[in-house]
Amino acid sequence: MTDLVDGLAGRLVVSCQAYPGEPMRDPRTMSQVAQACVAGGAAAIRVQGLEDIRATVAVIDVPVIGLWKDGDEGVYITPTLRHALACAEAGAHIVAIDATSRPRPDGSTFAGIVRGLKERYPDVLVMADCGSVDDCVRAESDGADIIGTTLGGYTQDRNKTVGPDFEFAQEAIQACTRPVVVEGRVHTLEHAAAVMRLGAHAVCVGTAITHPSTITGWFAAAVRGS
Ligand SMILES: CC(=O)N[C@H](C=O)[C@@H](O)[C@H](O)[C@H](O)COP(=O)(O)O
Repeated sequence: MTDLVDGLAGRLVVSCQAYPGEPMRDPRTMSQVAQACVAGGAAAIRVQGLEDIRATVAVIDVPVIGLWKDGDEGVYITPTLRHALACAEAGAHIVAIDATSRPRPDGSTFAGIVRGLKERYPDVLVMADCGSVDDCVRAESDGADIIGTTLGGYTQDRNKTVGPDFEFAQEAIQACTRPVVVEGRVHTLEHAAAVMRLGAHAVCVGTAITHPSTITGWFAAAVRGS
């Protein structure tokens, strides 16, 4: 399984997610987007929801990072062991889990979820979705295989930067011995290259590749001259 992490070194991960009520929120559609991203060179695909995980695992031959978003505030990315086990059961090779110390709906902890998941699925890896350097350091000692900067700017710990939080990325990379995947508001080719130069293991891009409404909005605003 270390091979799986090694295989992401210096590579692009693409997050394929459509949000509630959006036209592309359909597992088949997301799996097709994932296929297109793999054809373009994505080394792994990150997908949300059990149906999307199943549909995507069935059609691509690169690792799938699965998560289950439940709700939209507090801890909502794979918040409990039940959610994590379901992602693994659906076929995720890596399960992404909120690794903040915020309270979880069932009172559990990140460490407990990692332990429970690895007991049942020893080959499944854990990506720790972190919002601060403290989260990253704690997640490592709690057994995370990959550290993600996913939640930087989405918790109380850090302001939301325009574009990636380079400072967080740099500090996380310095503080961690596990591989750090920089994720969150990587919107341009320059952003992606810059985070790799900081020493990221890989970069994960979502919106700028797979969310056409947002990308269209960027262009529409540019065309309007705003
Ligand atoms: C904070 C949160 O819930 N992030 C989610 C995590 O799975 C997704 O909504 C993001 O799209 C993903 O992290 C990729 O980031 P970006 O779309 O900025 O490239």
